[in-house]
Amino acid sequence: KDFYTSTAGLEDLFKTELQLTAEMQNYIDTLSQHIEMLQSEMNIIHQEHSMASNDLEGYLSNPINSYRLIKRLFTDWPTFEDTIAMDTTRTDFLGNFETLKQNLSFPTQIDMTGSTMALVRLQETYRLDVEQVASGILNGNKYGSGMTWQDCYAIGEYLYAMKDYNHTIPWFKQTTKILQADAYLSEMDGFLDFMENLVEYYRTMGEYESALDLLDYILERNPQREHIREKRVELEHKMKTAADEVPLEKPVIESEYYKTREFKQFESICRGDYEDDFRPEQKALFCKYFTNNHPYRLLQPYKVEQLSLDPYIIQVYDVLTDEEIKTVKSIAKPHMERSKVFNLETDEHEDSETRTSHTAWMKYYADEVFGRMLQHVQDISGLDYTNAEDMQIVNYGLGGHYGPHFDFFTESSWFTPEDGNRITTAMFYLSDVEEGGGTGFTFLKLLVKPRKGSLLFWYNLHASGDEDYRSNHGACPVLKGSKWIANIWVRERDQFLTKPCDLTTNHEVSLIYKELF
Ligand SMILES: O=C(O)CCC(=O)C(=O)O
Ligand SMILES: [Fe+2]
Repeated sequence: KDFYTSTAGLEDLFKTELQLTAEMQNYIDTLSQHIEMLQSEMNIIHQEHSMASNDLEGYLSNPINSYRLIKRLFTDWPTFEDTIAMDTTRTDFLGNFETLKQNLSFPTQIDMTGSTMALVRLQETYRLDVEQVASGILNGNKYGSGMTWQDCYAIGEYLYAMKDYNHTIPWFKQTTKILQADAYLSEMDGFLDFMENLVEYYRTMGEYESALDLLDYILERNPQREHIREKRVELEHKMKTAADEVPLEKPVIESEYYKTREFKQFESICRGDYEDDFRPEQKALFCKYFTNNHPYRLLQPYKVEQLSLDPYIIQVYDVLTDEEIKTVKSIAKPHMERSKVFNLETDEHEDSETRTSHTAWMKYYADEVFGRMLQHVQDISGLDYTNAEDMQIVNYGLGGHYGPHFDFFTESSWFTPEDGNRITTAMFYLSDVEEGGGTGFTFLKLLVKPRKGSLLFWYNLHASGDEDYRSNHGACPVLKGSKWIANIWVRERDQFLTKPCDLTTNHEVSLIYKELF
């Protein structure tokens, strides 16, 4: 099990740390008592010594004093030493920790790697400034405490190992910055050696200017380091010749992940780059109260906002109450597992960094609230949801996201002709998200904001039943907050009465998007 991909998982880890700190506090308290006791013993001896130091001979001429000196050395000191040697507190507490740990959750290397990638993803998608992130600031708001130099260095090292040099450099720079600003740390023995080590990294990455700056800094701090002077000359030479020969080219390798045009377009939508753009078709869009001719909706019509007419996308507000959402989450929580993505090459469902979240599939009879949700979707869409797929509940954790994709199956072998493909997606937002975490439609330049209790509904297929490639969409990384959604998919074939397919093929409009990538 991994923890970083869901907020529920992270809560487990938080509990772990709570228990560990409680036990550690016990240990510290016991140690403090122990130390206090030793200190008071020592204080008594110190007092004795200061009395003696005025007139040692006189002091020792007092038989009581000499007796006590002997007694101290003969019996007290061995006792002091014994307490150190036995230090039962230590072994006891190590044992306690062992027992505690057996029942607690601990993150693994997967969590470490995944959470680093999540941070980098946030940094990339939202163009965050490393210095701000490191000081605990997200989009101009300060959340909690900042990162230590070790945190920044660990991220840098990890990215370096991935050869993602573009992202490595700012984290290393931040590491240096924190260290240099810390009077205590920058006076430590290994400090300049550590800086030298960073110089080597910079050189390898072709980040010569930073390497040079750092060498100067080291020399300023310690002019005695002859080899640094040599290194500096060597580096300057290298920079010159490199500049003379070919334009200085950094061996920067962009990681696979960020490469595709689709992804770049998606990220730009997540950042809100198009939010102020006016889409011409917006003129035709409405907000309306909608009953779909259901008698019991006359009193409480749905609040529908049209987001796009072709393809058809609407957001319906206040469909679920907070109480209902609470029920859904609590029932789904124990069933949540890492979300999978189908890998064409291995023919298997696998964990993937393009989809970091936890998922549970729920039956509609699991609770009446699930049935009600299905009924809402049916009433709003007018489609037949009798054979809908099980409901999928999703929770996104740290930087959680789902890269751009289609909800319809792109291979006809993945669904039976009796079922048909996924004609629509009905997605309930089960939470607000403080920052980020929108649903982005890659080609429509549309970013939908999660609103707790609302339903986002759209068509994945043309009226002809052909795939509508304009429906490409994804979940933007959650920058702050926790995101929960519930998906209901229904297939094409059940709709032959409610929505018979259009015999005219009209999928040409969307085919261009298929060829784009
Ligand atoms: O979470 C979102 O906003 C989108 C999720 C999604 O596209 C999916 O689960 O298929
Ligand atoms: Fe989707």
